Amino acid sequence: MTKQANLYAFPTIDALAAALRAYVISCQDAGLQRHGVFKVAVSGGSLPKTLAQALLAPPSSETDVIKWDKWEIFFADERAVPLDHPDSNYGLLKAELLDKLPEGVAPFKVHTIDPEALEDTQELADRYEQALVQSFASRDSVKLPIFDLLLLGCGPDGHTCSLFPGHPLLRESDAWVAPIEDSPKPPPRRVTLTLPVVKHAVRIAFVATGGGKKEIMKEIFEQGNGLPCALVNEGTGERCSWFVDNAAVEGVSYPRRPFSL
Ligand SMILES: O=C(O)[C@H](O)[C@@H](O)[C@H](O)[C@H](O)COP(=O)(O)O
Repeated sequence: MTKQANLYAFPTIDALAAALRAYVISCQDAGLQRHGVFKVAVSGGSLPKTLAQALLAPPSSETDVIKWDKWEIFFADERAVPLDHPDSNYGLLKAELLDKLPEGVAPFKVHTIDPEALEDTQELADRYEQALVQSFASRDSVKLPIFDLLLLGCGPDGHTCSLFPGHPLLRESDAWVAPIEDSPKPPPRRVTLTLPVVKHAVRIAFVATGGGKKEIMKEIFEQGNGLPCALVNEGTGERCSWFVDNAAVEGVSYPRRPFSL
């Protein structure tokens, strides 16, 4: 039987953040061993805040080290707005995390969307895909980019990235990055990594907290129902880990695992 996604549930966000930090560092160290860099993509929503809590914490040991100069940060999805707009996922990550890094510390590269192409979401997606091509080698030589880690959120309807339930974009099998003009969650115009790219990552971590998530968590883990989050679970098995608080999985019958690396 294929191994299933790991569900790690914590009593508090503090406990979740500590485990998330250890997990991200282990993905970083594996990425550095593999190819000398750490390529990670992050979502918007509540994720940047929890991630910042995890990553800005003081190190607890000599191996608990974030090597920012080796990080290449991408966006799992981004809204078609200027980088300084309140809806920008880059802007959110910057405000929550990047601006709070100690002086002199910075990721090697943060890949934002190209603000010159905001008027045309297809062009915006194509340019972001080109940025991936440049980082992950030529589109002809690699079928799909392999991120070391994707850090994703889960919407109350079961969406992840900007991949929404029942949307035709879920069937995209060629593009690495796709535009969406009719996102049910505002703002409507966005770009997103496609499902094949999400499923191809070395590791995928979802972060979902709060009682508002428990109904959708039940559906994702008990029925699946073709929800985007469930498609990621089913397509990635044990490469996929969920970091949740107890409130988000109250009443969900799916085995929790004690967190370990
Ligand atoms: O830009 C976005 O809209 C996000 O990337 C989106 O996919 C988000 O991660 C989920 O909607 C969960 O958001 P919450 O964590 O705020 O529930």
